[in-house]
Amino acid sequence: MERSRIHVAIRCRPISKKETKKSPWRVSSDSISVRNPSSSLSFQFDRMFKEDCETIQVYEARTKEIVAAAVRGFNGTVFAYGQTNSGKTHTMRGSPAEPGVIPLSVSDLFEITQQDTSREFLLRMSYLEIYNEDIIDLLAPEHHRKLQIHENLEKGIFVAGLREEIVASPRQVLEMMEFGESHRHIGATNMNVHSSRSHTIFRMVIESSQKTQDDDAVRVSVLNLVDLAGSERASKTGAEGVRLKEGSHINKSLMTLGTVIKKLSEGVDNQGGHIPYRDSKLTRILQPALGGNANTAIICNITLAQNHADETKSSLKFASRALRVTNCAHVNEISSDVALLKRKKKEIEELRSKPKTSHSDHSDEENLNLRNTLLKSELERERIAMELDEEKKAQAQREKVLQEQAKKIENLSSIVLFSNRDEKREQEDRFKKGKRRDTWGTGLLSRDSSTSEVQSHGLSRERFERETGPLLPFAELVKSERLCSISEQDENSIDEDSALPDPCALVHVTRRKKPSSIRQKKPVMVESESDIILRECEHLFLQYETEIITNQIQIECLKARVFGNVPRDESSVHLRDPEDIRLIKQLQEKINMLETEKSSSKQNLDDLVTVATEQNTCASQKIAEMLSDESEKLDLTFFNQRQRRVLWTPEEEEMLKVGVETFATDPKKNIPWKRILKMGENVFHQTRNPADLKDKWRRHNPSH
Ligand SMILES: Nc1ncnc2c1ncn2[C@@H]1O[C@H](COP(=O)(O)OP(=O)(O)OP(=O)(O)O)[C@@H](O)[C@H]1O
Repeated sequence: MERSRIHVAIRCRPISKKETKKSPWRVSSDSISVRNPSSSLSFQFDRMFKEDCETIQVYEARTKEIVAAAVRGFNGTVFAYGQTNSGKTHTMRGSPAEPGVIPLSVSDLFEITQQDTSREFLLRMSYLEIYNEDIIDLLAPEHHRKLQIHENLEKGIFVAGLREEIVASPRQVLEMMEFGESHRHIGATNMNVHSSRSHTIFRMVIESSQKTQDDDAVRVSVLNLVDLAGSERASKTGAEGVRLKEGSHINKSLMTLGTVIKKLSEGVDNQGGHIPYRDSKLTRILQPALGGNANTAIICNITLAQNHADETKSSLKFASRALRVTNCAHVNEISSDVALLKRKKKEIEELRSKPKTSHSDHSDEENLNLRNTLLKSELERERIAMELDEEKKAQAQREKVLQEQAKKIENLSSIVLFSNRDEKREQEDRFKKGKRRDTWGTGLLSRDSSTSEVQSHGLSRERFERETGPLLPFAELVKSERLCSISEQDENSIDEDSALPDPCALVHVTRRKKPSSIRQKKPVMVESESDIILRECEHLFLQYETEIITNQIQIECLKARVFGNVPRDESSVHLRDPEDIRLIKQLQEKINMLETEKSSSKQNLDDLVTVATEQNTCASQKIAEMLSDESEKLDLTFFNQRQRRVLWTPEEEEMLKVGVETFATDPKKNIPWKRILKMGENVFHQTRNPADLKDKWRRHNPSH
């Protein structure tokens, strides 16, 4: 294990003679300070590269060593840091006239591996960019998908589904890199016409194993060459709209990088062991390079121009903190099957053992293509497995929500029943007290009455529709914005229902089923029926939902079975497992059928609710009409009786006795209640009080 400090070099980009004259900075071989004698601002680094230096010098200062160590099995990371237009891309990528750190590293990498005859090597490359905090595969732009970072014991931190290309020559790498470059996000700002709008990570994975010995340990190391986007000030770059958004993402992730470096420079122990690597994709991917298992070098690009003195100062502060960060690099040797080289060794050996023909070059190319195809199919399989895994997790989550909903429905059902019982009791109490009589009438009632009911009960149409409207799924019920805007009166009713499992959901459900103002006048029977229908429908929907979920789970299981552990792409699956595919299709059709049934049931329920509401409305009106008719009629009867006689006949007295008793107990006993009622009503109209009514009756029946 090698304990080493992050190597930090500063590279100054060329500026005009006029700017040089005005520059506030003085530069020596390894330090930079402010010219002003009164200022003590001075920084010391591993190396300082003046404006006239060449990239090869910067490369040889440290990166060359890191590349050589990567071949020996040590991870390595080199990144260019600095404000926009300071020369990062020029340093890392360079130009045909002056190749950058990346082409120089690639060239060295192949040269060193070819010189080492004792080991065999397998090199692969990948190229990604982090644009607005999304990871994009520059070698597979056609996928248009955002990649995710994962971590496991075997592979450590890795970007799942990132295309890796096995490469056999520097030319091949540079071609692939050019391809990736053409998809990179670059835009013009006031400071740089070709400004990088994303961080790019060029990665080489180097696997090697001993050629001769039986030692099957494989060394796997990673070399990251990173071209960061530059920190920028919107006032200077003139960034607006998309550029501004990009700029803010760039600055945010660079700030996280700065924080990580600062915390590491202060010591991990001082941070309670917590370093915020996860705060940005950049720091998460570069985590091993920052205080971990890697040799790391930072090339900090600056400009000595006076008008950028503040930005330069801030870059120098970052670089000087990085100087205090130490890493622990060690050779990465593994004996598990994770190493591609190990898994492919047999295949490579087979290909090698083939007799060399005159077309040896051609067979080498074929060999490489074969390996690449295998690698691609493995990566694709890995990606699909990961996606399935995520889908399974989401499925489990959905199931959990469904179970919670089922519980809620159950609770609600029991509460609705309970509330019905309460209501019946209330009605009976009211009846006992004789405040009013409840009668209910059935029959065909006009649908048009709904409008008048809505108006007569002072309900707005919107609220009426909400309360009597179609059944919403529970997730929507709970989240429904409309619930959040319930009136104060509604809030009170929520309080009343606070003992329920989910007050919001309950308020909605109870309201939808039973509009409060209608409920007061609604006969018990009608209301209970509609409640039962609603409950049954809710249960029916739940059953449908559960069946759909079960089917989906079955599909997932089948998919997992189909893709299995053997690497193969989907097209081969179609060919090999038509039975499974047919089953999946059948299940899919069943799901569609259930969905259709569900929506038609929903429609039926809506219709039922509408009809029930209309019936309630009409029943209320009928009751009101009957009451007024009857009272008029009774008044007349009373008048006639007063005219004809003053005292009750014994028969009438007996009936009155029975009638009053009935009045005080159960209005629905099977007795000639119309007659009793007439007499009872007459007394009632005289006294307007049931207690008085009883007194009066007692006066007529002193023996009782
Ligand atoms: N050392 C150098 N020698 C010659 N030209 C340079 C040097 N450094 C930078 N330049 C030139 O300056 C311009 C800006 O450089 P470059 O694009 O590399 O900056 P950058 O830091 O990558 O900017 P951004 O962060 O906006 O992408 C380019 O035209 C580049 O050729």
